[in-house]
Formats: sequence, C-alpha cells, structure tokens
Amino acid sequence: MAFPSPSTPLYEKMSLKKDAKRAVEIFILFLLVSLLGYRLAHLKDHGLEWQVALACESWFAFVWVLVISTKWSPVSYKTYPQRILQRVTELPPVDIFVTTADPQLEPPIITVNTVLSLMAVNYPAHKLACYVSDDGCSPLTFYSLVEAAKFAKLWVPFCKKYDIQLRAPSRYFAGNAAALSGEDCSSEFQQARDTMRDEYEKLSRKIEDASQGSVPSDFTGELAAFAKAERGDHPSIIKIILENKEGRPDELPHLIYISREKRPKHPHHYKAGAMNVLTRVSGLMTNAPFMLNVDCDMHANNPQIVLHALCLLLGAKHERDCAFVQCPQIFYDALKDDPFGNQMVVLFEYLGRGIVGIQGPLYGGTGCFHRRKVIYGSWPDDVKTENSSLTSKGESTKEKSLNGFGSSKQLINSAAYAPRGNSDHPKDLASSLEAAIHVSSCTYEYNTDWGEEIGWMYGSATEDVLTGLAIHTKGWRTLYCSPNPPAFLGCAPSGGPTSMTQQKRWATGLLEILVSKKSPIYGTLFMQLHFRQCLAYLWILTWALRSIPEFLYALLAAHCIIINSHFLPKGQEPAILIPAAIFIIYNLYCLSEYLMTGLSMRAWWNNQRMQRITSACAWSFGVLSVVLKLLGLSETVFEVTKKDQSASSDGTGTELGRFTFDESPIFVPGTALLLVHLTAIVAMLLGLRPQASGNNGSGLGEVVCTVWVVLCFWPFFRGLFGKGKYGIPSTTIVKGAILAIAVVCLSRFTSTS
Ligand SMILES: O=c1ccn([C@@H]2O[C@H](COP(=O)(O)OP(=O)(O)O[C@H]3O[C@H](CO)[C@@H](O)[C@H](O)[C@H]3O)[C@@H](O)[C@H]2O)c(=O)[nH]1
Ligand SMILES: [Mn+2]
Repeated sequence: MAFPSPSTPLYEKMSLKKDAKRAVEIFILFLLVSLLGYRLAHLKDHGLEWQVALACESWFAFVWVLVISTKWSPVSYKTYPQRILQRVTELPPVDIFVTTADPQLEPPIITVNTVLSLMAVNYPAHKLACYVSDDGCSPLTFYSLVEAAKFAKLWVPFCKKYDIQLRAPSRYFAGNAAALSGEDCSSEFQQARDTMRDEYEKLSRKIEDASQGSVPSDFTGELAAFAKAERGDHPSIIKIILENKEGRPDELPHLIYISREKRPKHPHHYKAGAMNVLTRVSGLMTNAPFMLNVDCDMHANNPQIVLHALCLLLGAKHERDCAFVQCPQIFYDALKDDPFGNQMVVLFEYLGRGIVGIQGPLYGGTGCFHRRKVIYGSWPDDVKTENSSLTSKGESTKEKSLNGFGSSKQLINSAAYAPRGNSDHPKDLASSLEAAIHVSSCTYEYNTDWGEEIGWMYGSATEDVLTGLAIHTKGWRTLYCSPNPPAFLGCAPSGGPTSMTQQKRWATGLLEILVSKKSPIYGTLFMQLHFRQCLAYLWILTWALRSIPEFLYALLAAHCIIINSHFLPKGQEPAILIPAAIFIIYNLYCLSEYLMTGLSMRAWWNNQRMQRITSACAWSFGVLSVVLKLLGLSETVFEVTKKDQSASSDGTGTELGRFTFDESPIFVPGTALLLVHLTAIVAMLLGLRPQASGNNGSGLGEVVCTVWVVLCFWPFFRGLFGKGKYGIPSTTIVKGAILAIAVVCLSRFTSTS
C-alpha cells in the first residue's frame, strides 16, 4: 500500500498572518498598560468602580502577556514518505478505539457509521482492529454493531473496489452532487451502488426498529449477557463480533465490543476509564504499537488518514519528535455562520497551528494517533526509560512495574513488547477473552499506576488535555495532521443547553488541571515541559477563571449608569482614545482572523457574542464546580453532549441557529446580567437616577458599553419573550430578576454609603 504522495504538503506556512498578529497583540498590550497607568493616576478621585475596572483590566493585561509571550509560532512540515520507505518494510498494526456512552444521547446509528468508516479505510485489514467501548452497556448498541458487521461485509469491498471517498454510509448516501461527481458512471457501478443503498436502508431500519423497543427485548443468544445488566451495575461484557482469522489483507478488520464492568461505589472515571480498559484489552488481543482513538460521532472522512498519520509517526527523525499525531476537530453539516460559536475553526487555524511550532498540538481527545509505549508511560530518551516502568529491551525490570500494570500476567507480558514497537500477541482473539474480562473489571486498577502514570490520566473532566500535558511534560513533542479532505468529521453540538454543558465541562476540566499536582507550572519548573508550551497551556487552563473579571467588567457599565457615575474617561477627554482604541482594534483584529480564514462577518459576530455568553454562563459554573470539588462538597462529572445525526434532520426547529434554553441554572447569570443592563437603560431614559456630583456622571463610554452587552446577550433578550424551547423558563427569569435586584440595590447602597 503506497503512502500518500509528498506533493501534497500537510502543512503550509503562515508567517505573514503571524507577524501581523504579533504586531497587533503587542499594540493592544501597550494600550492596556496605558489604561492601567491612567487608572492608577486618577484612582484617588474615584470610587469602587475604578478599583473594579483596574482589577479587571490588570487581569486582561495578564492574559495578553500570556498570549504574546507564548508567541504562537506556525511551522511548516514536509511529509516523510521517502524516509519511511527506507526504514519500514512492513506496515505496522493499528488498534482503533471508539467510545460511546449513552444510546439516547449518542444514537447507535452514528456510532455504526463511525465504525464502518474506520473499518473501510485504506489499510491492510488484517493490521487493523476496531474496539468499541460502550459505557451505556446497551443491548441496542451491541445489536447495531452486529448488524453493521454484516453490512460491512458488503460495504468495505464496495468502497475499496470503487475507491469511494466518503466511507461513512449515511454521509455517502446523503452526499450532494458535487461529492459524487467524480464517480464512475458505468452501469455496473450504479447497480452496485443501488444495492448498497438498499442494504444500508435495511440496516438503518433494523436499528431504528430496535430502538423503538422491538428487538433487544428478547434477551436470547448473543444478547443474553445483557439480560440482567443495568447501566451502572453489570459485569464486563466483551464480544468478538468479527475476527479476521486468516489474517487476510482484503477481508475485514477485527471488531470487538467492550462494556467494562461497572458497580455502584466503584469510580469508573468516565471516558478516561473507558480508554484505559480499551488500552488493556487491546494490549491482550492485538497489542498494536499505534492506537487511533475517536469519539463515536467522528467518522473517518479521508480514507488515506491512517497512512497520513503513519507518515508522521514513522517518518519523524527521532521518535521523541512525535509522541502522537493530532488531527483537528472539524464538523459536518455545520450550521451556517456558527450560531453557537463552537465550530472552533479560527481557534484551530491560529491557536492550533501556532502551538505546533512550540512543542506540538495538545491532545484533543478524538482524531488522535498515539504510540502505545507513550501511553504506557515511556520517556523520550532511553536513559530516562530506566526510571520508568520498562526498559528499552522490553523487559520489566523493577517490582514497581509489575504492580504498575496490575495483576494480569498476560498484560505485563504484552506490555513488555511496547517499547520496541513490537506486537506479539496470541493468534486468535478468543484465547485472550478470559484475561480481557479480568483487566476490564472495576477493581483491576486498584493499587496500580493506571490513570496516574500509565494510560489516560484521571482527575479532570478534560482527560484529553491532562493526558497530553503529561506526555509533553516528559519532553515528547507532538505533531498536527490536517490533510485535505479533512481526516475526521464530527457533530458540533447545537442549541443553548448542549453548548453550555460542553463548555462548562471544558472549563471545569481545564481548571481542575491548573490546580492539580500535574499543573504545567510544575512541569516546566521540575520536568521537561517547554516554557512557552507551559504558557500556551496556562492560556487555555485559565478559561474558567477569566469568567470572574469578565462578569464584573460586564456589570460595570450598568452599575455606573445606575448610580450616575463613570469608569471610562469622558467623551471630551483625550484619554477616552485609549479604551476606544483597544475596543476597536481588538474587534477589527478578531474580525480579520475570521475573514482571512474565509469565514463571514456574521460568523465573527456570532463567535464573539457566544464567547461573552459562554464566559458568563458556562465558565462561571466551571469555577463553581471546581471550588465545590476543592472544598470536598461534590465531585465533577462528565456530562455527555447530545449528538444529532444531522442538524437539519431535527425537524422541529424551524429556526436552527436560534438559541434555545432549558431549566438549567446555567442560564441564570446571563439572564441576571441582561436584566441589570435593561434596568440601567430604563433608569437612564426615565431619569430615575441620583444627581451626579459635578462632572462625574456617566457618559457616552458607559452607554456604549451597556448597548454592547445587550447586543451580545441578544439571544437572551429574545429568550425573555420566546416560546417553548426558545424562551427562558419563567423560574430562570425569576431567579435572574432576584439577582438583578440584589445587584441594583447593592449599587445604590455602595454609592450612598
Ligand atoms: O463516561 C463516559 C463519558 C463519555 N464517553 C465518551 O467520550 C466521548 C466524548 O464525549 P462528548 O460528550 O462527545 O464530549 P465532547 O465535549 O464533544 O468531547 C470533547 O471533549 C472531551 C473532554 O471533555 C474529550 O474527551 C473528547 O474527545 C472531545 O471531543 C464520547 O465518545 C463519549 O461516548 C465515555 O466513553 N464514557
Ligand atoms: Mn463530541
């Protein structure tokens, strides 16, 4: 099988954009510092509002310093096929992991499409094994996979024979004319395609019927294992759905279903726990030196992707330059102009590519190819290996290493091969079934290094960033791979509640890392994390903390209007130019990033507006949940985001991009903020404010800020009057109003006292 041609570079240079970016960033920092100077000089004449402004602006200046000193440097790589061909005589095996957790939130048809697209990639089938972890322990998911395996026997040969580009059947059959235009027009092909379409329809109908409750209710045969299983209380269920017994490259990859043991009172560590079980079971069954992991909604969109990634993994000059290969998260059927601000295109384009120039991209949890030995805790250079659990010769040396991997002898034996990138394992899968059940039990990890030194790390709701950080901390570098067409495509959450839940989880998880023992500051001071990589991590890990100054700053203008005071210089003072310039340059600059990435002005507005909403609502709850965790009052949880097969198939939404609400308290801060500003506007218009002393009343600056906040929270304004899911529930409005009244009273109180 040929590696992709070097004439298609995976990376391009971005130095022009970068230099302009730095100049603007430094100028904004300079303005921020001037503003701080101005505040300090005038502080004694003013009240509380100036202190709040000073504190918030200092924080924003700190964030800018992080951004600038990190210097997101873009980098250009070439592909490495030449070098690989000299060294690699045989393609290495790759284990593929798919995680799913809930058949309601993650409909099995989505998982099935992901699995089918991965089984059909251009790679010798006997070198691939696909492991699906089901944390929902759902007979429906299992049944769907069994049916999908039958369909795969037709689908995979069809894709390979006709070189189909979209190998997730639902995407292929929903394909628009453009995607299909390059296709063969022979009648033979057309016939084959029609047969496939019928077969796929049959498959989706079967899964649909089953989810209505008709099939998995009879727990016989293969389904018997699920009869007494409850979601959070069941033994391990491992089923070999497909096995490529003869090791034939043109047949199908192995397909294995895993639902790890769960018992109440035993922590299961959410996705990180699932990944560790997948790592162990695959270590026993196929033990490939490379592992690809994707979320259940992320199908392979580029059939060459495994080859692309191996170009980087095998072709890097030294292994230490490539611990893992991360592909960007890109979404299919994305709503126009990103109304929920979560498609992250600009984020990946600038930040993502920029970090590549330091120590390499962060691990994003999906679309990532790992080296097994790195996951097993290896260090980049061999000297260090002696301190870790295994030597480069592949023998387990110290007692600690035996304990580290747990009590399974077979697992320890198989792990001994990992450092050499070698993959000895029994020839048939069934012979390791018993050991696999053992390593997926809920007590297996007690007194081992899993989650601490080995595997996916525990202790954060963003286990991906934490795991990647642990790898960078050891001094590994990592690589970014963004081929065209994109490697993987997933679903972006749509709707207010789903987006907020996701952002809250991220903010929580990132802050958990910042305050943990594995924080990047420790990693830079005492280990091998590069200084600038540490700054890059800090910039992301402080997301949740940013919500506090931002919320106060957002309140400031309304507070000033209500008490008829000001925090910005007056319109006629020259000093007004400083904040005005920061505001205008910053927004124009952000807009330019969107336009240069090929997005619309509307997309910029939606993103900047959602940033304010996310910060006020989701990130502030992130701070709250970490504080509760630190106080020992509650544990953080991983709430799964809902996946829609296609945003437009929802049917009920006539206004797809419109913000939606639910009963969640997460919308209270946003509602309260909006109500305070509306109160301020009304008070100003009706002249219900105290008389200002001298020239100290609020001015144009405060009014502009209030209008800006109301515009950013426009979805909430519409929500006040909206119906059904488009309306803010009345209980939330009442809670918001109580908070708003408290803020207004407090403002009046501080101004009179
Ligand atoms: O107890 C759990 C919870 C989740 N998952 C799986 O984890 C994946 C990611 O969950 P999702 O709800 O889709 O979260 P997202 O916010 O979309 O995920 C992003 O953020 C996560 C960290 O917060 C990363 O783990 C993901 O890879 C990354 O795509 C899904 O495949 C789930 O099935 C489990 O296997 N077990
Ligand atoms: Mn997801």
